[in-house]
Amino acid sequence: MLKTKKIAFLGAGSMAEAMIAGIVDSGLISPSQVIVTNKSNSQRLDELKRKYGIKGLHRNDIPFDEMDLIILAMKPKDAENVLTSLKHELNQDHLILSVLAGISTSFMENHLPSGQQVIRVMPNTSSMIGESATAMSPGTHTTQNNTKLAKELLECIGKVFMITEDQMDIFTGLAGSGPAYFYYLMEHMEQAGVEGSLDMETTREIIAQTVLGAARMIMEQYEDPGVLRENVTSPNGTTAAGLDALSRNGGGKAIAAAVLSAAKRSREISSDLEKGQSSKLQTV
Ligand SMILES: NC(=O)C1=CN([C@@H]2O[C@H](COP(=O)(O)OP(=O)(O)OC[C@H]3O[C@@H](n4cnc5c(N)ncnc54)[C@H](OP(=O)(O)O)[C@@H]3O)[C@@H](O)[C@H]2O)C=CC1
Ligand SMILES: O=C(O)[C@@H]1CCC=N1
Repeated sequence: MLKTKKIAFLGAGSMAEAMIAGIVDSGLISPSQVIVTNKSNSQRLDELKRKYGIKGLHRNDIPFDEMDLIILAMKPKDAENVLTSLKHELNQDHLILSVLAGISTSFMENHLPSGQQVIRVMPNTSSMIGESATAMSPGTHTTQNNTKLAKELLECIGKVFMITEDQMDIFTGLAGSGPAYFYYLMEHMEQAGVEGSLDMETTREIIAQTVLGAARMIMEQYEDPGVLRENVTSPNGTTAAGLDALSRNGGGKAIAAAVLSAAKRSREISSDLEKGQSSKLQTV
């Protein structure tokens, strides 16, 4: 289904680039089928053109009538303006995908022409290497065919989870923001490795391999993480000492709080937007 489809990204930041890289790399879509635009940074468009062979165009030069999918990838604070500006460019065949945190399908539907097909999507930056955990949740008017089309596209960037929209906030806390928690953990592990006399490069490789191995054990052994943790932990051994330090320092609680706080922030963004308080979202 994707072979002939034309895609426009509105927004050319880190998330758009990660998706573009994954999509182009999948080979299922030719770079010539992808257009990207942004607000004003033309150097950035040149960079994406050069790296991925896609087209970078000024917003006013996008041939909307030739586009099939339009992917919103700007910040939530810019959503309302962009949706309003799109109103006169769209027809009923356009499928709108939004990757914006906290922007509900009803918010999009209310700002777009009546009956517009929209899908709320939450990818993460591992899209760049085809390893995103991506959620999707279609709006009221989206056809099954278009839901299938969007899923096919999103499968180019990793695994896709079809969830209900009320699960989007917690999904965002887990997977949209999730890579950052692991990078944070890895930054701290790196520090400790270097303090323990390993060089930075070796430490980084050791940590990445350890994280990759742990993730693959969960995916390939279908085992409960608690059981896998116990398998590592000898009574009174090194792991017990490490886990004890984690627990004494609030490690478990901190991790759960990170996920829940991110989910709460996603809900807050939605509610500020619903109340017409985009101004509260200055930097988001
Ligand atoms: N980063 C992540 O890990 C994830 C991000 N998201 C969501 O993706 C969205 C983008 O995030 P991210 O890529 O990090 O943000 P960035 O700040 O990196 O990029 C934002 C982009 O939006 C562009 N933009 C601003 N206004 C407009 C407009 N009116 N029309 C077209 N483009 C516009 C900016 O252009 P210019 O530079 O010219 O101002 C810039 O290219 C957010 O809504 C976020 O919630 C979702 C999942 C994960
Ligand atoms: O930090 C954010 O708001 C975005 C959404 C998920 C990941 N990054």
